[in-house]
Amino acid sequence: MAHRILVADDEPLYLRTTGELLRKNGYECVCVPDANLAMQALQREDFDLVLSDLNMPGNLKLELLHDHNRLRKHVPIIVVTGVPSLPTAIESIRLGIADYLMKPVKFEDLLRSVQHAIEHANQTRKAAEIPIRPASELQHLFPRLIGASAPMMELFEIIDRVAGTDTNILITGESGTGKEVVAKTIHEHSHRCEGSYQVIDCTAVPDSLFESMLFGHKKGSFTGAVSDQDGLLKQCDGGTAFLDEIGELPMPMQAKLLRAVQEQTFTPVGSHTQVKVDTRFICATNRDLHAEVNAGRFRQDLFYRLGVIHVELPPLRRREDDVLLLADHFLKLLTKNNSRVYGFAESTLEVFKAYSWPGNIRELRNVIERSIALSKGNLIQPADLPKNVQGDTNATEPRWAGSDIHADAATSTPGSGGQLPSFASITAGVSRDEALKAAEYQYLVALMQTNAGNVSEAARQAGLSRQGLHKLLKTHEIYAADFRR
Ligand SMILES: Nc1ncnc2c1ncn2[C@@H]1O[C@H](COP(=O)(O)OP(=O)(O)OP(=O)(O)O)[C@@H](O)[C@H]1O
Repeated sequence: MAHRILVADDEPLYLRTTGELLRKNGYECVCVPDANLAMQALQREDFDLVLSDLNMPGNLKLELLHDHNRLRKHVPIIVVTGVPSLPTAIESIRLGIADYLMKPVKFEDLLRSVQHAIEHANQTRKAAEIPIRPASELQHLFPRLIGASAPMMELFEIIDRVAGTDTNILITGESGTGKEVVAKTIHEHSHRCEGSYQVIDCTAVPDSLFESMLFGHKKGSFTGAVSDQDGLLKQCDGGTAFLDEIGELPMPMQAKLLRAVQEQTFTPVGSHTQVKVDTRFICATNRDLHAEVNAGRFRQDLFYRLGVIHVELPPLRRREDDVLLLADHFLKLLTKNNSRVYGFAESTLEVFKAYSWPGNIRELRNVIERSIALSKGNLIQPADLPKNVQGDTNATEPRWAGSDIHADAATSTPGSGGQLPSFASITAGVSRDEALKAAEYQYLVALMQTNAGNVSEAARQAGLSRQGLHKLLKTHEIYAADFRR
């Protein structure tokens, strides 16, 4: 079904030509010459977008924007003005407009802005309707991507939707947010999954070799070209090319890439014959490509070609408790080969939640790897973390690795209250030995807490000899002194 656009402008020629051009591009348009008629149309009918002039009858105080904001906030509005002014621009942005364009505006720029605004509004609408999916389903469908926060649910939905298309995708996000993993996941979920997936790191290849690496070369075309060589694009014919750090691509290469992306053809270095391929392009950058375009460092046409769909990855600090899921995931992954560390102290998890993770998931993984190596006990303590990550909490309550075991029992008092700790959250994901070991550790921590580190009292309560308890504490590397108040 065609998207519906309301165009409001008091310049008859502009109104007519814009309406005609939008219709030619598959949109349905209603064109009105003033703000009052625009408001009436908005109340009467459904639209996907409003394209509005600022200086027109009935809109001297931006009434249309205010009323639209009150009644139809979910419909994006693009302002196109012939009389730009800073105060109205600021006020328009404050009122949440999708874009602010100045006349004369090139129709292709207008069209791009319209497409973007409608796509973005659709994504926002869909995100609001996104259901929470069960963890087991997510683990099965997205084994590389750990996360259960709302931004991750939205990302899973987007991957589901875009993977089936052949549209080029631009993935942006801070360093370490998972752009490369997401690109690989999209490839694996697409009909191209049997085809090759090639990663091209635009920062790693010298400018002089870029063309040959991407498009290949003929023997003798330059010193060192001792034989014909296919480039990476040829290798991923039928598959996906992932161009990482696309913002770093030198200008001359941008022009060549544009042709390859647009026409799916290229000419190897030293050849006169065009090669045709069928390749999907996924690109990633942690730069603001829009700003790069404005600064003249990145071609606008390439930007629009590559970013037909834009996927923005959230930084870890905005992903709620995902930091804990990821910490558990990395701990399990990195202790697979029998490390004695099998959990985090509760206070360490508090530190994880409080820290802002500027290096995102990569930093989290590195921190955990380092802490496993440095930890003296079975649980990673705040003191095992790098100084910049450490908080000031120093409690020793355990919280178990993975979602397998959660040590709520540390606050219960085995023996004294007759209540055994609840290990309800132990799953079949761990072996019996691991579960028993974890339970024993948990019991001992609770026992030492209750008895404030007094081993004789604790042994009496547990029905053990003093030596027997000492031996057990030593096995688990639990130090009585840590519990003395
Ligand atoms: N959702 C996730 N679940 C599990 N691991 C993840 C997730 N996202 C990223 N990772 C891991 O975090 C690390 C960084 O991810 P990746 O290299 O994809 O980030 P990036 O955004 O491409 O970084 P850069 O911009 O620096 O290239 C990798 O080890 C990756 O496996």
